[in-house]
Amino acid sequence: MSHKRILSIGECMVELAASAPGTYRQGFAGDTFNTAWHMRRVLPASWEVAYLTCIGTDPMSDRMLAFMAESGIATDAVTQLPRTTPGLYMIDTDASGERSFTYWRSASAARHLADDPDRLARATEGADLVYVSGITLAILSPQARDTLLTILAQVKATGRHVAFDSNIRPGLWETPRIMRETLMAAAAAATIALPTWPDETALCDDADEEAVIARYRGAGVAEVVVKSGPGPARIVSDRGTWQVAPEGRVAPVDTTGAGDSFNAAYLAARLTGAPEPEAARGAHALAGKVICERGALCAV
Ligand SMILES: O=C(O)C(=O)C[C@H](O)[C@H](O)CO
Repeated sequence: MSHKRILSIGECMVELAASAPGTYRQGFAGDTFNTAWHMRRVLPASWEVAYLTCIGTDPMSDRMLAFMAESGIATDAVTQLPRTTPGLYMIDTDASGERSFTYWRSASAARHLADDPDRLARATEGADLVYVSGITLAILSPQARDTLLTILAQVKATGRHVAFDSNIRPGLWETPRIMRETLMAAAAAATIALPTWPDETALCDDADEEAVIARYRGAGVAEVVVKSGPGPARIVSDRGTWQVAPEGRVAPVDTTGAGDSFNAAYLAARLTGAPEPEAARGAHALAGKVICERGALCAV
């Protein structure tokens, strides 16, 4: 199997996941990082999985960088910026395992990840697939958003993949209109979109999953996968239409990272030649394991 490079772009934060009342386990996580981390674990070793972000030069940033490298993720596109620190988020879960987040990320180093167009262009040059999320775009300045969107469009125009999860976080955006316009501009630059129902209703008044698919396909996305928690994933590509339900039901302890790990397994399977429904079955299986553990990553 030939060597390929995957480049995921976004923010990795310090994660605090509640393990008992008042006790938190510290890890490192962030949606695009979670996908890269899980992809690294499921892809052949000959494939490179790289992460592009900015972190600080503080001890926590050093530990984050070491964690990435120990996990087998290529860190050549991680820049350490003096006088900045990483973002932090805390996970709380309810009795059904549904998670909620509190963030301290408004001045995180990652907000500068797309400030330098040359750096972005160099890092994406050799990538067979570039992965970004709505969170990646939400944390950037308007100018940096344009830089990133231009580069994603170039990746698509040169016949390579851009995978995009809108991962909607209304609180990170200036206005609902800016959120909608930016996310649909990212969709137009994508070859594979992995949105989540019903989260998409915060973006557009889509009546159902079919409407979400139609909107992304209308924006020019060839392969659209709509995740729906424990419900069936709906997939439409130029090869067909499928609905794939998870096999069996699990009782989640923490739903953090379900969508990110689904994306990782789905993309890894598709890139290594699996057809869409098989990729979705593997994706459900990995997400099902992740939600049985606390935190976004699950070393299974
Ligand atoms: O919400 C975010 O910005 C995060 O990246 C935190 C979590 O790791 C992520 O949302 C899980 O999908």
